[in-house]
Amino acid sequence: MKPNQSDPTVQPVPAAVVAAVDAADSTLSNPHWAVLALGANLGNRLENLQGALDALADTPGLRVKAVSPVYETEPWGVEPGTQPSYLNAVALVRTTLPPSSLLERAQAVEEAFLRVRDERWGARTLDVDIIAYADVVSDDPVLTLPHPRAHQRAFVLAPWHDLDPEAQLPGHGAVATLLAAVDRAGVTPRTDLELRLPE
Ligand SMILES: Nc1ncnc2c1ncn2[C@@H]1O[C@H](COP(=O)(O)OP(=O)(O)OP(=O)(O)O)[C@@H](O)[C@H]1O
Ligand SMILES: Nc1nc2c(c(=O)[nH]1)N=C(CO)CN2
Repeated sequence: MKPNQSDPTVQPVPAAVVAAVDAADSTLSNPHWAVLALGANLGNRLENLQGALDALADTPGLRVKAVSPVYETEPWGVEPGTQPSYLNAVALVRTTLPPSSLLERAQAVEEAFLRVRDERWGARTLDVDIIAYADVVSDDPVLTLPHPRAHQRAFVLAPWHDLDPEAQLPGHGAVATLLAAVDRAGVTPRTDLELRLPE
């Protein structure tokens, strides 16, 4: 049964009104930049990173605009020698998704790669972190923006700097300056590996 047939007071909304409301909705018409960090240290690491990019690019309202070189990196935050090394990269995306939906999508992509969450900084098939979303600053623990440890991490700053030497991390300043201040030991370009920008 069509609702308008049973209730004559409910009028169909004219297409022009729908268009006007959509045009006023900045989430539909106003995409934002976001910076995503990708990491993997289990399984076929390069395939996992490429799969993540492809899955992100399949998301309505999200375009992957640029992908960094790939780095081989020593695990950060754990005892040396206790985990395999990571492949890391950074992607720049344009999205109409709000930050919370972008996080949901990033986590769904992680799950699709059978990411197991057991210990903090544990080894993983795939990690997708939101490093920055436009100039949003938030200390919400569910989604902290910028990512609370990005400014300390050469495995994020080095590939991001390759992609955009002028980049700024909101609240922390130039990525170039931050990169100069962190220890880059154990963060090595893998010029033999490449990630494809999804079509
Ligand atoms: N900017 C962010 N990007 C991704 N997750 C975030 C962010 N800020 C807060 N979180 C929260 O952190 C939780 C743990 O994320 P995750 O398991 O990926 O951490 P981790 O990768 O092991 O460590 P780290 O946060 O140091 O990178 C997520 O469930 C998410 O709610
Ligand atoms: N080298 C490296 N170390 C890490 C990484 C990562 O992506 N690369 N991710 C972590 C949790 O996000 C913890 N440690």
